Parts: sequence; structure tokens; C-alpha cells
Amino acid sequence: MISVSQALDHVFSLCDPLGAETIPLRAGLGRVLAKDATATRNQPPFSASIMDGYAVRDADSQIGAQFTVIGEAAAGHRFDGTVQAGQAVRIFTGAPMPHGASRVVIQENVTRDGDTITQTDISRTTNIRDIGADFKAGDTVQAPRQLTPRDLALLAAMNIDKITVTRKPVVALIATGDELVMPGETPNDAQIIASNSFGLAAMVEAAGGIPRMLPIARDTESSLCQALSLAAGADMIVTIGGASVGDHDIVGKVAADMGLDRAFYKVAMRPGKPLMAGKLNGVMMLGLPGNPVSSLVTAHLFMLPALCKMLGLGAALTAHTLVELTQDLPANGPRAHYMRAQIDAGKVTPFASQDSALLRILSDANALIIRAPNAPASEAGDLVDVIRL
Ligand SMILES: Nc1nc2c(c(=O)[nH]1)N[C@H]1C(S)=C(S)[C@@H](COP(=O)(O)OP(=O)(O)OC[C@H]3O[C@@H](n4cnc5c(N)ncnc54)[C@H](O)[C@@H]3O)O[C@H]1N2
Ligand code: MOO
Repeated sequence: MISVSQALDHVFSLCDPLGAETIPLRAGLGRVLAKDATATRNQPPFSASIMDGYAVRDADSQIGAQFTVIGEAAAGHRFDGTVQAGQAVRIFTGAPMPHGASRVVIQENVTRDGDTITQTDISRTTNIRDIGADFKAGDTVQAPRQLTPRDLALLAAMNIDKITVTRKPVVALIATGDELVMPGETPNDAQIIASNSFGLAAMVEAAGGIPRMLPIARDTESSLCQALSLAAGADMIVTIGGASVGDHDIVGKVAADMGLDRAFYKVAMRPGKPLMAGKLNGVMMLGLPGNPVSSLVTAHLFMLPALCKMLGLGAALTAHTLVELTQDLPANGPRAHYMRAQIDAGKVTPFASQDSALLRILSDANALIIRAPNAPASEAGDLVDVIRL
């Protein structure tokens, strides 16, 4: 059995960044920028008032000063003249500063009588935003970057309407097992509902990929062979179940018969020991264990980092943080243990049952405590490594 980090090295060597495509900015949420995007304009494109008030010469501004209002500047409407000594232009937030003016006296700091204003107070700043204060022409949003709503607003302001992003990885998901039926179907008395593919499909989508949920493969070589053939064209194949050592666990054999170049089978981890990975006819394949928690935890630890690499985000490891433990933990065995746990008020508590079939507990968990192989006992108050879910 290999370690988790050895398995991850293999997984990264099985996948490469995908090609790029150009899409409308509007479709950019969650996509990974593949080429730097460059601003073609300054923002703001002119020095602008940041308040509603009166634009004057800074040198004239003092308490008691009087000005004659000679015109108006509003957002989208420039005042074309030049402000001279003793003159003011009525101005609104976002309007271009008129020539000659170098301060905006906010309207709360003046009294007005016809076209004459008298300054009653003075603010510490000039209330002007300089040209290019946000960004300048030529500034870039650098690739690679997974785009957030905030990034999309920035790119829009840069007047970028199309972006070049990494193609979305297509992930074929194949559940295996005679016992499985789809949600909504009527199981017989020996069947259960195929749940793992629903969690996995959502994980793929949330990571920026496209899940392709294939029909459930039955526990026969021909059915599995057919399902694997349907995966043609995918960027990654993920099988679920049939990975262990039972008579009906045929994924390894069938994939090998179809040409799987296996990188590893079995990882020193709990849950997830019977994990398998390799390349099937040039396509990365992950064989996940069938137990629901095992499949979702191994997907979190191996499928997601592989998708990130395919998306051009590099071979990054899942983020860990140190969190204080609320209770003692016994020494760990020889396999890394990823314990379902809950972080509350900054402290982490493992669930009493760590059975790898219990989805309710996984659903309630918001973290995995990582216990290294053969880790000594920990005590309440110790800091432990945690992955937030
Ligand atoms: N003699 C041994 N038996 C087992 C070992 C072992 O080392 N020696 N390993 C155990 C471990 S650890 C795991 S994990 C499981 C994994 O087995 P498989 O990957 O072969 O999974 P299955 O047998 O097909 O299923 C296990 C369990 O999960 C349910 N399942 C399967 N697919 C789905 C699905 N898509 N949605 C919901 N539930 C699913 C299935 O019905 C079984 O209950 O093997 C242990 N055995
Ligand atoms: O490793 Mo299995 O994944 O314990 O349940």
C-alpha cells in the first residue's frame, strides 16, 4: 500500500492542463482564466468627484469663502468650461472634474443663495478620485485564476467582453453494482439507492467541470465494459464501487482487460483503502471505493486536485488548517485517518461513529480531521490538521 502523498503524486502525473476556449464574460463565473486579460482603458477614465457638492479651486477653499455657481457637471455629463478664481460648478458623484477645479466642497458644507454659495466647513480631503485610481490601461488580471463574481465586475469595468478560459473537464461517472437503482425508482428488497454519483456530480460541477452520469453498470464484465465504452470522449473516468477484493468487485479486472495502465491500487488511508488510479486508453481513470463516505472523501482528496490541475490551476494540495480539538483521540493505526468532524466556534469535534457508510454524518460534517499514519494519541486542546469541507 502506498501513502496518500505518493498516491497524489501519481494522480498529478496522470493528468495535464486542458486546452483553452473563448467565451462571453457573462459565462465566466467559476471558469479559470487561461490568458491574462488586459485593460484597454483607465478607470476612472478622468479625475472624478467622489461626492455631491461644488467643484472649486482648492486654493480658494476656506470657511467663509464665496463662489458664483457657473454651471453643472453630472455623471455622464462633463462641464466644458474652466473654473476660475471665485467660481464653482455644481457637481455630482461620478462626474468628471471640470478644468481648473481641484476640490469638491460637499453640499453639506455650503449655504446657497441663488447662484452664490458660501462655504461653512472644510473637509480633510479634496473629494476627487484620480484618473486610473482603480486600474490603468495595460493593467492585467493574471491567468490562471478561477473567476469570482468580483473578478467579473473588474473585467467588465476593464471593457473586456470575451475571456479565454480553460475548457471544462468532462468527467464520466460510472456507478457499479447490482444492488443500485436511481433515486425515484422502486428498489427490490436487496437493493439500495445509488447516491454516490449525485454527490460526485455536484463536486465536479462545483469544481468547474462537467459531470456525465452514465448508466449504472451491473456486476458483469459485459455491463461494466459497456459503461466504460460509453465514457469515450471524457477527460476523466471515475468508477464507483467494485474496487475491493470480493468476487463481484470486477472494476480492476475489466479495466485491465480494456487496457488500463494502472498507477496504483490501495492507499494507506481510512476511509478509501481500495482506491485505484491509472490511464485507460490515454484517459485518467480513478476507481473509487463504493462505500458512500469513502467515495466522497477520496474524490475530495484526489479527484478535486486532479480537476484543478486539468483546469490549469497547478498541482495544488487540498488546503489544511490547524484547529483546536475538543476531546482526546487515541493513537492512530497504520493508515492515515480522515475523520468526519464538526468545527463549531473555532474548535473541532470528531463524530463518535466513523463508519464509512454513514452519509448523514458526512452531511452534518463540515471538516475532516487528518490523523497521520501511526500518529500518537492527541488530547483535548491540541491543534490538529483539518480539511474544511
Ligand atoms: N475482505 C475485505 N473486504 C473489504 C475490504 C477489504 O480490504 N477486505 N475493504 C473494505 C473497504 S475499506 C471498502 S471501502 C469497501 C469498498 O468496496 P468496493 O469499492 O468494492 O465497493 P462495493 O463493494 O461495490 O460497495 C461497498 C458498499 O457501498 C455501497 N455502494 C456502492 N456503490 C454505491 C453507490 N453508487 N451509491 C451508494 N452506495 C453504493 C454498496 O452497496 C456497498 O454497501 O470494501 C470493504 N470490503
Ligand atoms: O477504506 Mo473503506 O473506504 O474503510 O470504508
